[in-house]
Amino acid sequence: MSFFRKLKDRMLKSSSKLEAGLEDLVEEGADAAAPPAPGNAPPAPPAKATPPAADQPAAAAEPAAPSRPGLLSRVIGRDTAPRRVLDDEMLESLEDLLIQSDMGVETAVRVTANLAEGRYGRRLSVEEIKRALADEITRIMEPVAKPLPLYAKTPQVVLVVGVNGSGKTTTIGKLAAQFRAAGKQVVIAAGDTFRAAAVEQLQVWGERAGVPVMTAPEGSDPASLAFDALTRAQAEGADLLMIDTAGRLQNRADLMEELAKIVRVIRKKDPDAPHNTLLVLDATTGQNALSQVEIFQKLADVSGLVMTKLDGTARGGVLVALADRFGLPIHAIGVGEQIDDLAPFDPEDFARALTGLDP
Ligand SMILES: Nc1nc2c(ncn2[C@@H]2O[C@H](COP(=O)(O)OP(=O)(O)OP(=O)(O)O)[C@@H](O)[C@H]2O)c(=O)[nH]1
Repeated sequence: MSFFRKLKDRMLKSSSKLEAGLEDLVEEGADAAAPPAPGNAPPAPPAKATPPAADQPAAAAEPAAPSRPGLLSRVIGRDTAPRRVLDDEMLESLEDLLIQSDMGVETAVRVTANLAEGRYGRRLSVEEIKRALADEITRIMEPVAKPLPLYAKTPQVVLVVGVNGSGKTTTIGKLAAQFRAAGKQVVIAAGDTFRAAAVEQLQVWGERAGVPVMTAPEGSDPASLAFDALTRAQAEGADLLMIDTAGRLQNRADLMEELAKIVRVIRKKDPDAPHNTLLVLDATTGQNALSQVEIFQKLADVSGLVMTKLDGTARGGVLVALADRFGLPIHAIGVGEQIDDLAPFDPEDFARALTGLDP
């Protein structure tokens, strides 16, 4: 199965919600007068009240989706698809639909405003709207799609943060397996020393990935474990050290101190460590993921994101909101519970899967 097909299948909940909404919208307001008269698209009036943000290049430069289907489309009968005029009412409904997919108000407004550029007043089919939406989403996501950078200097220390249950353990296991497969030597430190279950879970993932997991007695200082783990990683010439951390937000001051102490202590061994601080977010929490980014940016120097559980949620739009609002690199996405269910983040594939477009 191609990767795009897998992503699309896994993101079915998000895409089918958006697709169904679009179909309803277009059908509701479809012009009964059947297919558009060739070359009959009304001239575009001035764009909708909400202008595109100044820092966003206007979508007007993009070639607009043709309102008149080409020969091939006519042969396969696509010209019978219902169409709806892209007017203020339609744009408002579109905005609502995007907000429902967890794209957030600001991003939804920007996306629809850009979509209206050069298309306002034209009669569009569901497929044309999907393509235009996918283009807009790709444009927002492209600047943040960056794999975890690998540095020449080793061991590279990756601190992994995020609330409990967000998928930190699973993500560390999946990443470790990928780095191992790429010939890297990896060490994992089970830094959530207060939860025996979390440590055990990480050991299971370490075994699966074929990577050693360093643990410390329950309740011991995570910073001291991190120090020992870095000492070992240096001694063994490891390429990567991934440090799991606690995610208890109930006592934010304690967590901040715990993370700060880990950083202080590992810097005694390597003043540049940690080289990456990965924040793991759970897509099923929707808009809550946005506040988690804000909180963790205060607790730690977050350098990139991994979004988990994009399978099985209709809230995939939150990733667009994250990209639009914070511009933090998105390194990978989790699309399942298995070891190979962590994918590099490809903005175009993601946008097509989210909007339900076929390859
Ligand atoms: N469907 C799906 N489930 C996932 C994904 N990533 C993680 N999970 C599941 O989410 C649950 C929590 O994942 P963990 O990796 O244990 O999360 P954690 O952040 O380490 O949580 P604690 O161990 O409580 O600190 C587990 O049941 C995982 O199998 C994903 O991409 N898709």
